[in-house]
Amino acid sequence: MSVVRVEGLSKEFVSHGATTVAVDNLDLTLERGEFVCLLGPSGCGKTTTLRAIAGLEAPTGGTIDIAGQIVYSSEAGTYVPPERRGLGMVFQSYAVWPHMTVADNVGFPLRHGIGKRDKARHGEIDDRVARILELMDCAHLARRYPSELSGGQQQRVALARTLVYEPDLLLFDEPLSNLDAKLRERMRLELRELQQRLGFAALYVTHDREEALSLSDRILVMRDGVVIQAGTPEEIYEQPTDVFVADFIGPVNLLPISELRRSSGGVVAVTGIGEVMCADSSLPQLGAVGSAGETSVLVRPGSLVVDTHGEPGANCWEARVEGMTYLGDQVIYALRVGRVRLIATAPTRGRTQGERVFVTAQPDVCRVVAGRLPADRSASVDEAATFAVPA
Ligand SMILES: Nc1ncnc2c1ncn2[C@@H]1O[C@H](COP(=O)(O)OP(=O)(O)OP(=O)(O)O)[C@@H](O)[C@H]1O
Repeated sequence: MSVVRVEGLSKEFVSHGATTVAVDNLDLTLERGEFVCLLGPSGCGKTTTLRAIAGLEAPTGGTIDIAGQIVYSSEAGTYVPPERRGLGMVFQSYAVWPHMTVADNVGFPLRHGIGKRDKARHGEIDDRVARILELMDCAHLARRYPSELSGGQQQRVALARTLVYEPDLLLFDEPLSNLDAKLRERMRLELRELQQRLGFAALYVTHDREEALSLSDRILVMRDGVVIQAGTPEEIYEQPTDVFVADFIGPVNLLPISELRRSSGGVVAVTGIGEVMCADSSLPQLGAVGSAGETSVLVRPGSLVVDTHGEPGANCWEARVEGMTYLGDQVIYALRVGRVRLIATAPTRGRTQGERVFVTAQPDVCRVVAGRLPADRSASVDEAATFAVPA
């Protein structure tokens, strides 16, 4: 049985006479012990979906089932309040109570019977609070007040306060976004470890692709209130079905295609840098080959090989190094192939500014995807390729 089953969820907001469709007939499931991220740009409906599952937002249609119990149904008029849905929620703002010590904050749900369990007995509360603080590496902070804690420690306390009543389902709304980059990375690892150890199911809202890639068993990419692609991190990164997902999930070169034709072992796409041989595996979602239509070739910057030797043709192009950015563990090269700019990454700084090089892409790293990015996302109007450089 799924921990969460959402069918046909819709939410419209009406404000100042205008209607916004925040969630549009959305389906999702979350299995026991699974970590699923809702990933998408600002305003795509992630938080509204999460809040509707939590019971904090009244949907306009659909059904929500949590652990086999219908907690919302527009048809049957069912609505179960948040505190009776047996779930925990962790927000971006830590929302720990400033007038209570860490131990009192964490014990609060047990004293008040929050979650699916009845109120805990007195002696039991202290034991469980001590245990969870130990687990979260916060035992030494038990007597402190939130004002005496760092941001990361406050977020740990907020998480401990939710975990203390052992929910089977935890909802997270960008819980790490107030932390600095280093701490965020550490907390990410800790959270995933904790989730795997305790076995709760997690639905996690983020617009941070790295967070989604590193935390998830499955990622649901959202746009305009709908899920446009669902899959494992590898599937989303390596086999995006359209340019929006490809661009959102990572740095990318996208070359608009003017002509597509079959060849042995794949398809040949004619683009601004010339012919690109693409692996056959990229074909199924495209339908009939023949009309290039609104399609692009996708090549990740890390899949391009930059060398001083090469033989133009067969997925090898002569290029000039236009710029480079040193990032410590990698170098980003901006390469010019005719009127097109490509981005390539390499582990070390081997090339120099202005150098003539050869850039190669094996057919199996070139995919044909649906769509084109808008012209204003191009490096400049006369360039065929669009690209995104890692933040
Ligand atoms: N209370 C509200 N009244 C009117 N419109 C709202 C309300 N809450 C959300 N919206 C609109 O619904 C859409 C979805 O909002 P939502 O907060 O779910 O997006 P999101 O993907 O979580 O964005 P973010 O990453 O910025 O938090 C947006 O267009 C937003 O402006």
